[in-house]
Formats: sequence, C-alpha cells, structure tokens
Amino acid sequence: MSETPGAPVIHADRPGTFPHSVLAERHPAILRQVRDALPYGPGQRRALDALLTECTEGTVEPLPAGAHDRERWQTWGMDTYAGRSWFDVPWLWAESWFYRRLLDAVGYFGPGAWQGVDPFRPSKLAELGSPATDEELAALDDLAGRPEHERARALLHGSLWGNRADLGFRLSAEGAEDKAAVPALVADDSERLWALLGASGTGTLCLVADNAGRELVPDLLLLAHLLAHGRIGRAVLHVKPYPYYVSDATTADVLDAVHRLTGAGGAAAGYGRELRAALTDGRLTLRAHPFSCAPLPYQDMPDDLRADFAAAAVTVLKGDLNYRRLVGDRHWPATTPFDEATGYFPGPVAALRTLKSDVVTGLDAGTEAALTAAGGQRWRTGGTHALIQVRT
Ligand SMILES: O=P(O)(O)OC[C@H]1O[C@](O)(CO)[C@@H](O)[C@@H]1O
Repeated sequence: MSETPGAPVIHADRPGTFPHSVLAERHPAILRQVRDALPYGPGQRRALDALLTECTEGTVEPLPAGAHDRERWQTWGMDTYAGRSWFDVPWLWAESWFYRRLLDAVGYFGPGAWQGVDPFRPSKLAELGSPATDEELAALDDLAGRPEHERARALLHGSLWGNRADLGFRLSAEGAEDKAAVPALVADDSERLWALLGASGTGTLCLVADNAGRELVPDLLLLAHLLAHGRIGRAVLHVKPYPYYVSDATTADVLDAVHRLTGAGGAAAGYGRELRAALTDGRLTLRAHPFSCAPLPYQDMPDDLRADFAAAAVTVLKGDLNYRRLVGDRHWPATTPFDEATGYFPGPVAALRTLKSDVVTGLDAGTEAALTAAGGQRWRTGGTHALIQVRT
C-alpha cells in the first residue's frame, strides 16, 4: 500500500456523515436484501447474521488460514487493520472487506454447492429484464438514423448517465441529448475524449466497467459503436472477478447483457450481434483482474495492470467507486486539478461518473460555489450531477 501524502483519507467514524451511514445503515440493509433474495440454508443465514454483528459492532477478523486469497489480502492491509473497528479503517477498505466477507458467508468461494452463486444475481436480472430497459433499448431505433458523431455523443451520455441507472441516450423530440441531464455536468472534457477516440483509430480502449444491467448495457453499446465505426481497433473491458458493491459487473453479467441485446430486436439486436462478433474475433476482450476488487487506490496497481493501461489509447473508468480509486479516496479540495490527482496514471485517462460520494477534484471555484449555494453539499452524493474528466 502506498504512503502517498495528500488530503486526509476518508474514514467512516463520524456519525452523520455519508460514509458512516453506508457502514451503519446501507450494509445492514444489503445483508437483509441478500437474505431475502435466495433460499439460503441455516448455516449461510447464521453466517450472514454473524457478519451483521461483526460489521456494525465488531472488529476486522482476518481471513482463516485456508482462504484462497489470504496472502493477497495481507498485501492489501488485512494484518494492519485486523482487530480495529470497521469504522476506524479507511472507508474504501471497509467497504471492500464487507463484500469479501459477505461472499464468504453465502459460500461463494466454496467448496460446496453454492460456489460461484452470485447473491446479487436476482436483482441484476430483474433490472435487465425490466420494462424500463425495454424502453431504453427501443430508443436506439430512433438513434439509428442520426449522423455517426451524434450517435457517438448520445451513446457516451448514455454510458455516463447509466451510472445513475438512467440511460441518457433516450432521445427527446428536440435533439440527441438529454435536456435535463446535460446541464447537470459539473465538468465536461468530452471533446478531449473525442480527440483521443479519433475518426479512424487502431488504438485500444480500456473501459473499466462499473455496474451491470442498465449501466453495462450502454457501456457495451458505446464500445460496439466505437468498434463498428473504426474509432478504435480493440477494446478491453475490465470487469470484477467476483460480485462486488451489489451490482458491479462480472463476466456473467456481460454475457447476460449481450444476450439481452441480441434478443431485443430492432437496432439493439444489431449492437448485440456486433458485440458477439467482436468478442469472438478478439476485438473485444474481457479482463477480470483481482485488483479490480482491491480496497486500494489505482495508484497502488500492480505492474501487469499498469502495463495494460499504459498500452491503451485511453482508459475510461466508469462510476463513483472507480473515481474514488482513481484520484484517491480523500477529502480533496474540489478545485484540486484532476491532472494532478491522476498524474501517476500510466496513460491518458478519462472518468465518467455521476457523483455519489464526497470525493471530487477538477472543479472550478465558481462551479463549486454555485453547487453549494443551491443545496449545501448534497450535490456530492445525490447522483444528480455528473462529470466527464480527461487527462491526456
Ligand atoms: O456504482 P458506483 O457509481 O461505483 O457507486 C458505488 C457507490 O456506492 C458507495 O460506495 C456507497 O456504498 C458510493 O459511495 C460508491 O462510491
């Protein structure tokens, strides 16, 4: 773990703060939801109950000697934080630890019959199969007749606002952009991103995915478009190696999403076929690196991942958690330059994120003041605002 100096690291120890509410309220709610989602047996239910007590009142208990990833978690700080209250370790670490422990409780890592069963799959599938997703896919038919650059921009906004599970590519009668969403952008470097994704490109785009379902679908649509129109030669989609933060995308979720597209008919099915072809011929590859579920900032990434990102024309990181890990989960002044916070990143990097936690960089002072004047600090966590930031 790096000892990088900087703004203070975020902890969840102060009641009344957003991080505290995640540990004290959201995690117990997630445990209840998991209990209800699948018919787990008595042993799994006891383990979920024990985790509830441990994460709210107890301390960090190290993984047992036989755990397959014990050594990895030791390098990620487990021994340092063992014995401390979950509220007293870095918030990012405590959240990651929660999902690792939850999967243990339901037998995800096995051995046994429940090995590999995603506890969040019922909710992911419900979202993917919802009428709202139908509507959003049907909107692609309206997009089909637009010029390429308009489609590209609409799909980029779909991917961005998909992070709020709210697909921005749904066209209004007036134009290709979502009229309510666009003014909510607190930083917009999209032209710099388009400069990296030129009209004809042979380069590789790394897209570090966030949520499955109604975020992953527009991410995939964007990749399909960029590949089909030769803006990039290859895409590498980074997904999680195991279920994480409830809805984060895994390989199984990508396959479900592609299947959903091909079965949808209309323009959506065309995107689905393009994705299947790209996966089959190697223009689109999936990567599920262990570090994607690490409780650490990207500054601490291992060399093989660094090499992947260094070789890309641009790496696009989706969502709030990736943003926290990209700039560091710290109380940065909002005007800290994005270029400075991401200076360590081994190549051009872009963040597409709706704001769902306190961390932000790269705002100008006037924007920050206007946001705060309009409603205190709620803009930081409410998912009502978004940003596109790029460092070339
Ligand atoms: O899906 P996203 O955009 O990464 O958001 C996940 C978010 O959930 C929270 O961790 C709260 O649990 C956010 O603060 C976090 O960053």
